[in-house]
Amino acid sequence: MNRIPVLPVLAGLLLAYLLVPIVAFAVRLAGSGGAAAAPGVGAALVTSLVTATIATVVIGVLGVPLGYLLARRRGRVAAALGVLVQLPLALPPLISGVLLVYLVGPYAPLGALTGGRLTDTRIGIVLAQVFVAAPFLVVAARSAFAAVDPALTDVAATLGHGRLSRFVRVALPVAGGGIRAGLLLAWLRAFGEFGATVILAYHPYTLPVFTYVQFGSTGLPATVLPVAVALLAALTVLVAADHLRLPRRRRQAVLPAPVRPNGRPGPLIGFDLTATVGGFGLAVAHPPGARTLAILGPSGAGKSMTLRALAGLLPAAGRVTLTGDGGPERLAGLDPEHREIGYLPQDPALLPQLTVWRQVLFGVGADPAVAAYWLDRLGLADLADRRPDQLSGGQRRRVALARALTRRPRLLLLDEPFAGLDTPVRDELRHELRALQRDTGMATVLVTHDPDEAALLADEVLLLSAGTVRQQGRQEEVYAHPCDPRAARLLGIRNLTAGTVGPGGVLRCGAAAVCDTDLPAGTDVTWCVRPDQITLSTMDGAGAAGGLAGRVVDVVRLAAFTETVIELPTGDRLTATRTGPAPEPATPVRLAIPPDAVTLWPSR
Ligand SMILES: Nc1ncnc2c1ncn2[C@@H]1O[C@H](COP(=O)(O)OP(=O)(O)OP(=O)(O)O)[C@@H](O)[C@H]1O
Repeated sequence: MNRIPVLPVLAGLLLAYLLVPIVAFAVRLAGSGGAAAAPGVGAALVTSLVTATIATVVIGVLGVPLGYLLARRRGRVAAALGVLVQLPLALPPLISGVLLVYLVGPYAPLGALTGGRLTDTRIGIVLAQVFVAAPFLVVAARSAFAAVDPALTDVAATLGHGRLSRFVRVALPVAGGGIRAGLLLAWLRAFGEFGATVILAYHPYTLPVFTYVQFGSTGLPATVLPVAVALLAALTVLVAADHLRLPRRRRQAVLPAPVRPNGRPGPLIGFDLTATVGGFGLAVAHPPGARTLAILGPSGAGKSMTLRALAGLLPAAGRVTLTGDGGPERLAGLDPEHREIGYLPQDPALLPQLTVWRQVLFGVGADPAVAAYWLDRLGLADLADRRPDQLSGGQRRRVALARALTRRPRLLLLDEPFAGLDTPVRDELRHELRALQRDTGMATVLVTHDPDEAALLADEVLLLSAGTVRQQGRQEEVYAHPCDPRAARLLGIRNLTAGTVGPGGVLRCGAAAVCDTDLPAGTDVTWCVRPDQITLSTMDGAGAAGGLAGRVVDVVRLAAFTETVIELPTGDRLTATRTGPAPEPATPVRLAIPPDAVTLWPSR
């Protein structure tokens, strides 16, 4: 059985309904050998073209900011205004005209004040058109602005752009397509407006009013010419709007000679912040101690929120203190554009319409010679003329890094900068960043899920859990002495095993003693031992006596070493790493664990 192509049929039906009357009219017009003369049609056309264009300019100038604010504001008032602004769409235009008469009619205060010039004039026509057509632009602009990634404006703020500049240079270009569509709709609606106009400004005739008058006085034949003129004008505008695009400048970037920015060692980072977002409370404090800090924590712990609060992108109480050569400086209350803090969100947030070269120059006061230096240093000089959609993920992140560095921030905030990249690119970028930290003394706060990344890129570590600090301090201290099993898990420490202290304070695993403790018998504990501290021996080999008995359940041969997973008689599993050959799966083995390599935490 032949399937009916449902979608084309449905689409075709509507298309036919929309086009058939127009085509039928054109055929009839051609068959009748032309239209009867209609004196005054030219003046009516001019009136419609001029007033619709003025109305569209007014709607654009006022409606684009309104759409922007409605898209960005949250809360009931904004939601209510968003609904109310669409009301003129729902009203019959005649009623809109009556409402306008109450406002600007000759006997209304505004009308009287202007000597009745707001009705039965071109101004009156424009007023009617604006009222009826504005919602088309506002609704389109609001949806276009709502679709702009907030990370773009956030990053622009940290690059020194104030509110107006963020609107003009970020939101407007990104939402440009939707706004253009809204303006076109508004123009067409204004050009075709009849109901409100006929009430508010019957004279001078617009094309719709002229057509109505012709129809009323002489009947259908006298409407042929105005209808033909209206169709032609609307079609011309539609075609022109479809083809008219502002020419894109395609000049190749000419990079100046790179100049290495003068290194200035970054400040020590300290903060004490509290914030609440949507019921989630953040209370995080860190004393100034180092230039590089890594924030680790489970998903939803508040890591990104902490970075945003540091950048000034989130209303937060408390203080941020950067302690440089000139002593401590408090940033609380400063807008993000004045903090000189670079911010790389999880998404690189590149502006889609700008080439790589324009991206790195986007920061306020960006020095082209310094921008050229970072492009060169980060291996991007050959990509200067590409747009973001022509770059790989790793290249996009490099561009975001070069853009932030070109402004010479005092502190760079990086939110999982290498997530989602493949291992070689991630390793390359991590080492690039480490080299930058070393070469420039740059201060960084890095959010990561990866304990190895934190160890590589930070002198201090802060473990965050449910919006509060679980543990913090020098990286080697925290890694060596996690405060509890959850902290240990966050640090990627393996072999966490539950146990109970036996008589004499001895921690046992099954029958075998693991270590002595000074805890009372019966205390439940979690203990762990680093995989590289476990020595394995086969049951029949040397050193087979003593230790814990177990059975190999898996052997993972990695490039540098082998991981052997051993199951103990208790059902617990431990992983041991070694560089030499490893026993095969199912082999019975013994594990020697040095007592002083055991860390344990009594259960609370
Ligand atoms: N705009 C918001 N409205 C309501 N809740 C929010 C908002 N932004 C974040 N949250 C909540 O705040 C908490 C902290 O979010 P945050 O993005 O800081 O987590 P995170 O630690 O960075 O997590 P991940 O590692 O998954 O990125 C989460 O529970 C999140 O759901």
